[in-house]
Amino acid sequence: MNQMNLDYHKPSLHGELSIPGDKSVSHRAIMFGSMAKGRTTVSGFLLGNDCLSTIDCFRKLGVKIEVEGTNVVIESKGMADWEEPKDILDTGNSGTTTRLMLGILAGSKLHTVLNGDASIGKRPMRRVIDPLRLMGAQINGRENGQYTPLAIKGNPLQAIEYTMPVASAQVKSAILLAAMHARGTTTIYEKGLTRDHTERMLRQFGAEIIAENGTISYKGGQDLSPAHVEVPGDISSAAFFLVAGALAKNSKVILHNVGLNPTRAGIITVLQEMGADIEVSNVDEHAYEPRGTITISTSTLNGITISGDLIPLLIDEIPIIALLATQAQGKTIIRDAAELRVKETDRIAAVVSELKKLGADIEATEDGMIIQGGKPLHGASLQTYGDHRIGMMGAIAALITEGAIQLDDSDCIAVSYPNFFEDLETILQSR
Ligand SMILES: O=C(O)C1=C[C@@H](OP(=O)(O)O)[C@@H](O)[C@H](O)C1
Ligand SMILES: C=C(OP(=O)(O)O)C(=O)O
Repeated sequence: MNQMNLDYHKPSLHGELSIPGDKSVSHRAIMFGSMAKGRTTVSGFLLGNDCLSTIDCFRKLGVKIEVEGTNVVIESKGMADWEEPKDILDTGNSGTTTRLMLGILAGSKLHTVLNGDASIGKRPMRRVIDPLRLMGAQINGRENGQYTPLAIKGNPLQAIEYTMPVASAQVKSAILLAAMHARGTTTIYEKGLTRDHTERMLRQFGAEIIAENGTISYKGGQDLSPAHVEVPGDISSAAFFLVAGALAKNSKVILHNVGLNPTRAGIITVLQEMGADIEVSNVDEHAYEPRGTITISTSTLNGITISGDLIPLLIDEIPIIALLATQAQGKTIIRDAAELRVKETDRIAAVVSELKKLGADIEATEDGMIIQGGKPLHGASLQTYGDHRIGMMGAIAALITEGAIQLDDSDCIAVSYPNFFEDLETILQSR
């Protein structure tokens, strides 16, 4: 537990940052590189604790993974030659690792046990295990497989046709990863468009996948070819500095290497609709994951409604968007976001309780929150609930509060952004 006192005296922010690797893409690069026979190389890898948990799991399966700075080399004999691990696979705090590993391991030849930390132990797993069981997977765990620890007995799988009950890229990805080793063609009907990194990476590793208007089809039994993955910067990490740049006085911040995959870019739409001074430039559309530069300056903002199909495109950004909304003129309504209740913590309850401590006018609803903007915020002692995104929301709030903010535990931030405070220092120092 690392307590922090953040006393910034309302600074202005200036400078440029290169945003560290995307967490979702980094996980998948390790997974696909471990499944493909041969040598896969990754650059721009995120050294966040969640992605390190994924590396640790595959090393326990006998895959050779070398990390040097943000470059990773994976040498795999292919999934058929993975070793049965002697110990549990520890997924740490990572929902993505836990759920996607279930899809991969269900179709392996191995007996494995997955377990994570206390937060993982509360997150729902049946959403993944139900469709995997329909494919023939043998997975057991607490409350009939709802919670970790989960034991997986690898088994031959059958393709399914599946209509998703939730808009979740983790569920979709787990099914696709199982579909790779299933007999026949699996078809998934999405509930709403969700991040498509798995689909893009399947193509990057030489597989064929059809994805059109929320229907995804994948034929089992295709071999993967090893590849080189250049991980773009994580727009979910950039989001904290986008909001910082918009809210801090007399500021201009330039963020390079930001992933601009349209299934992740909802925060840009929100900033534009709220009237932010934001510009997207140098877009590399040809990269398999598009990326570019975002410039943001101090902005006058108006409240908006954020709901429906936009929600999955910015689901992890809602805590920091809530802080943004506290400084907009008028009301911001966030709805259709009940998924926030089953993240690292209940993010609706956590955001509302912590922003209230700073003096914000914010109320929780069942599936979102209502924020009456325009109230100045003051310092307070905040709880992170061990949730990286709540921790970073608190740290960015400290840039605009009258008085200091104390964070009870800043260690959790290393889950997705280990250099967060160094990067913040860079734009503070070049004032
Ligand atoms: O597939 C992924 O990499 C992720 C999907 C999202 O979760 P859900 O699929 O539960 O919405 C997101 O919140 C998480 O941070 C990463
Ligand atoms: C929800 C998140 O991640 P995960 O589901 O992988 O724990 C997140 O990074 O905000």
